[in-house]
Amino acid sequence: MDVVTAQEMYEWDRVAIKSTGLDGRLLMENAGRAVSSDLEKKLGTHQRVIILIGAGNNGGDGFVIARTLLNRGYSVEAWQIVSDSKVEGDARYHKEIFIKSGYTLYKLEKTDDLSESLKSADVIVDAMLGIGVKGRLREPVKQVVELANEQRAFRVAVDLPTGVPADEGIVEFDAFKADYTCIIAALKMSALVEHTRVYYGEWKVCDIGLPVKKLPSPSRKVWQREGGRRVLPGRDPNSHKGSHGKALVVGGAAHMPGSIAMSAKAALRSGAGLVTIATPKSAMNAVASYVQEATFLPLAEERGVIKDSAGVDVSAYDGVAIGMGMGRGQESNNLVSHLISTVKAPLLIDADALYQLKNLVGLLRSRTYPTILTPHPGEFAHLVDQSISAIVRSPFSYSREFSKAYGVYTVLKGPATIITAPDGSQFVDLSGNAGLAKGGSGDVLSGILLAMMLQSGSITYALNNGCMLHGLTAEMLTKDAHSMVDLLATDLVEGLTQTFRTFSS
Ligand SMILES: NC(=O)C1=CN([C@@H]2O[C@H](COP(=O)(O)OP(=O)(O)OC[C@H]3O[C@@H](n4cnc5c(N)ncnc54)[C@H](O)[C@@H]3O)[C@@H](O)[C@H]2O)[C@@H](O)CC1
Ligand SMILES: Nc1ncnc2c1ncn2[C@@H]1O[C@H](COP(=O)(O)OP(=O)(O)O)[C@@H](O)[C@H]1O
Ligand SMILES: [K+]
Repeated sequence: MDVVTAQEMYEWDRVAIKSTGLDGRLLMENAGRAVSSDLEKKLGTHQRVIILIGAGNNGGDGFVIARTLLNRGYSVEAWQIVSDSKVEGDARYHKEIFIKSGYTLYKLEKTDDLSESLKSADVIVDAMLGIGVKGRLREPVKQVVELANEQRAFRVAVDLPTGVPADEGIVEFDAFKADYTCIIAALKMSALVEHTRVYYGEWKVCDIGLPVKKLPSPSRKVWQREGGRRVLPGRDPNSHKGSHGKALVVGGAAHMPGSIAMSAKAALRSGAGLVTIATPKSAMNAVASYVQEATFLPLAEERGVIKDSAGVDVSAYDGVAIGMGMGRGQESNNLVSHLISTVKAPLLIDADALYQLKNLVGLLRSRTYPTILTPHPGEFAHLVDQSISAIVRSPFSYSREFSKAYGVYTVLKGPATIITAPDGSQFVDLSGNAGLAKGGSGDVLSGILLAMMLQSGSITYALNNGCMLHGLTAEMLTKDAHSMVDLLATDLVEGLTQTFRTFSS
């Protein structure tokens, strides 16, 4: 499933029409019909539906939806909220078909009349503005949106809720608050961005018959479960522990043994053949009691945290993860710099090592093996010297820019986790829920990602699937055994058993 900006969507439209001769009016008919069929699944036959129709092509979709639902016997009032002169082009064509089909078109003259009608509506369909919105809403749209938002009716948006920008980064807007959005042809970026996604409610993408082979790729997709399952690494019957990779996890401190222990165990549960834990000696006992299957590489320490460990030998491993529970002292900075320069295998940098990375970032370009960064927005903001809110508003562009500039994979975590490859291509993983919003979930994720990389030929697939397995485990556990309140990171580690049993079979 592609994720597009407004500009990319207009380009798709242009290419579709130019390359195949498809008529824009036919696409509008397809869009209106697809939305109508989807909407029918939610509509009772006696429910009163009000469709609010604007000036542009989104309004054109509204005319098709109104006609289609009326043809199918539903109780529908179609309201054109702008003056007649504003309805032009394809929208006007469909307006004429609507009227010639014998249906009544209500026009917004007095707001009170619309207000009365809205009060008795069960469903309000917003076909006022789509991807063409520019700036804050102007009248009369603004007032109609306010009125619609006050009603108790179920609110459905066509393509995107009126007023919400299709792209990331825009924070000043007023918008229709949808319970459900039927998105046309391709997922718009704002449906995945924190400050805009709430306006969409639940959503679904409706196919309108665009010629998929001809459309330029935005190199930005949602990672789908079925596709993920197909590229999940299997277990060869003749394999031995060495075939599944030797992992090294580096981190931990006497006062923070949990993080590294959970990463290591998550890596083992996710199929790593051998896991070695490099941690200060004083943390070893606590870590070993949780992960009996791991071996240890004791690190020199001072007062429970890593001391000078720049000589540590990392040549024997197929993948390394560093940072979990490591602490932020200068000595660990030396260790991060040492690993960036010497690990000749995929290197995953998380948590405290990300903090250390800020003054080492220039070293990343010299790596010839894959480097993977797994920041949450706070860690990423620190790394790129931006505010957290700037990152959260524009996660796609910040992570694309960073990955391309430094030649790294960036896994920017959140409810929609964005995985960016060094060439800038992006996948979004939508699995998981707020049960994961608790300390330790990220440590488990690092372990899973490390193990997946050892077993997969493609770093991108490994990261996408690792994020998905992590999120699916939270979903599965909060369905059957836990609540989102009580779920712990250690539950995730154990829950991986069930995820692998059901998902990878
Ligand atoms: N392949 C496609 O992309 C298709 C797109 N279709 C629809 O077409 C829509 C895009 O159509 P348009 O480009 O006409 O854009 P819109 O329908 O979003 O509307 C643009 C109109 O809104 C007005 N407007 C913009 N900002 C405003 C503001 N802040 N306050 C008040 N009015 C404002 C403009 O003056 C213009 O008249 C999509 O969202 C989708 O619903 C469908 O018809 C089918 C095909
Ligand atoms: N509300 C949420 N919905 C879905 N996933 C979430 C949510 N909150 C957190 N997560 C996921 O949980 C993990 C948290 O990682 P992180 O913030 O690094 O935690 P920690 O460092 O405490 O272990 C990430 O994978 C993130 O995507
Ligand atoms: K809309």
